Amino acid sequence: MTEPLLQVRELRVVIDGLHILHGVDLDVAATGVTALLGRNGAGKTTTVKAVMGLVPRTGAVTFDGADIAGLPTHLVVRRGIGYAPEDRGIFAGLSVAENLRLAERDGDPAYDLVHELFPELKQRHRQPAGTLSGGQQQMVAIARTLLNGNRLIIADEPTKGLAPKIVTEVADVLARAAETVPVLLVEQNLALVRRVAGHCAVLADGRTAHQGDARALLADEDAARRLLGVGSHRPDTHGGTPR
Ligand SMILES: Nc1ncnc2c1ncn2[C@@H]1O[C@H](COP(=O)(O)OP(=O)(O)OP(=O)(O)O)[C@@H](O)[C@H]1O
Repeated sequence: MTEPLLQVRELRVVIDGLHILHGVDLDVAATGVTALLGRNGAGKTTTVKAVMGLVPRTGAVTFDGADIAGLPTHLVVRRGIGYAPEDRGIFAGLSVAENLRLAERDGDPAYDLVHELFPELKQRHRQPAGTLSGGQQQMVAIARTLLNGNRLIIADEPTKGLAPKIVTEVADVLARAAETVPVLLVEQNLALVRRVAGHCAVLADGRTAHQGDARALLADEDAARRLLGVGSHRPDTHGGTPR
């Protein structure tokens, strides 16, 4: 990997006396999709929340060469990191256009980019977001992070709870977004990871267990089983305990 855009070293998180992260290292590539993998409870969501300053953390976090480890969330956001959380955070009763408008952060939102990547959102701008498919809702969640000139998008399990056909739609959404802005993707759907990710990091018990090329890892049956708890040959295999 050339110089990573986001570099995390020895990240530790303690919440209510519980040690949740014990030393996470993570390099996020400056282009394309980097996947953050690991079984249920490995610490993936906590890692991205720690990067965003949403939980107390120690360790080093460098974004585009600048130290952001001590910054409060609003300043991390202002540096240009957009976060699409696990539940998508869509306002179901508001239209697509209203959901996007609420995400505008400055005077020059990038609607041209959003509509170029996701023309469907323009066509459906009046539709209540709650009536969209899971894949279209994910499109709205990602579009919101693209509106504000972000330099990195973090998407936390965008395919969670979605049907296999919709997972394919989401893969397409992520691939399209990553052509413009690098993406850190927390994901358990290994078929999706194989399709879109370049670099990957695997967490186990709050630590980094592996970093490297995502496809090489998934092609290595023994390593995939050891690190992710699954064989990787089945196209729709999920890493981690089945939900
Ligand atoms: N606020 C909290 N208080 C107590 N324990 C927590 C808290 N947040 C996370 N944990 C615990 O820390 C561990 C890591 O959780 P985290 O959500 O980061 O894992 P994950 O890899 O994202 O898992 P999943 O794939 O299930 O979303 C889990 O055992 C979880 O129960």
